[in-house]
Amino acid sequence: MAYLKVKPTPVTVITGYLGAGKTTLLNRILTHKHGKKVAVIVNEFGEIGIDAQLVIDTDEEILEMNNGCICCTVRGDLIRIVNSLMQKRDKFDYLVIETTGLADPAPVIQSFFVDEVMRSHAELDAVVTVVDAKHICHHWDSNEAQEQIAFADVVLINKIDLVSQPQLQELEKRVREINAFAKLYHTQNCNLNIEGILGVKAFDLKNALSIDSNFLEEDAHEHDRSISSVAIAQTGIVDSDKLTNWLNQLTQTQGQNIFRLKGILNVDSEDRRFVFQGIHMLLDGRPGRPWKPGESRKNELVFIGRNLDENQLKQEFRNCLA
Ligand SMILES: Nc1nc2c(ncn2[C@@H]2O[C@H](COP(=O)(O)OP(=O)(O)OP(=O)(O)O)[C@@H](O)[C@H]2O)c(=O)[nH]1
Repeated sequence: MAYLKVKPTPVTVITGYLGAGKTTLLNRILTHKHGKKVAVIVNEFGEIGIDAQLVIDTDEEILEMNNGCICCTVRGDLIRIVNSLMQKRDKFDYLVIETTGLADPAPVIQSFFVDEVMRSHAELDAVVTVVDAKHICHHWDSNEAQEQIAFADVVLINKIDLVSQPQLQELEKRVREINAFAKLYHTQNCNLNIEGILGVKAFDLKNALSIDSNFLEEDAHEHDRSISSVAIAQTGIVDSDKLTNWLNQLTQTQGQNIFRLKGILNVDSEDRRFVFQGIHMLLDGRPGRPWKPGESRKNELVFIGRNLDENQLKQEFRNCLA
């Protein structure tokens, strides 16, 4: 199909390590009255798409990519999805891509320059990186975490409620050592003026090339193979006391290795879905939207971390069923 000759669509790429606040930022973008019709691509590392379910209900076009990391196996998918979106240009005028917490942003940025359709119909507006002020200290040795900051045009140092002022200053210094030029904001729950990140025309190819002069030619990068994900999907009613005990015990004993856990559960047959989130030892659970009539009340959990024991996690979850 022929493409209309129109202005390229601006694209914001949201990156940031696991649990930093990318979906929180995405929800802010989607609820803000900026007058733009936004299409969204959400990419997750686990095989169950929890993120897309946590994005608030909107009329916007939301596309999921769950089969791997956006920067590797599914980069072809990204190009295909963007290409097909470009044929529905009247439906949206802005595109936001949320990458997995384990994505190296370079290959994602690359796609906007190596693919013909993406190059002529989409324009990278900014790479926005969310940094978890509390937990980034556990991940400084991760290439992905560092590259996400290095390639950022805008950095949100988020979760400032969880650190002290001196810790924040120290962190800002560290971020500045990696990226001296990005615009930097301190945020709680990614609360900032959305105009500061959308339509800012901050992306600069010269900057990307100065970080890595080969980046337009490089192929997929190496992931840390000790990091994996475990997905659990199971019907049944979860007993809230057993669940609380299990999660507390799990995060106390394995919190170092569990980078991220999230789930949507059918707890105590409540009318609303129970949504929980974990990052290392920090756990948060709350009721989400009501189950829809006829909706299958499936429990879905995803763990991402180092040296995860899939069988043990599955068995321990089954023990939490009523
Ligand atoms: N205390 C605190 N919690 C926050 C803040 N921002 C986000 N959170 C919480 O952190 C958890 C993770 O937030 P998400 O927005 O899902 O993070 P994410 O980067 O999308 O996570 P992944 O996609 O799994 O990598 C959620 O429980 C949020 O409510 C903040 O500024 N302070």
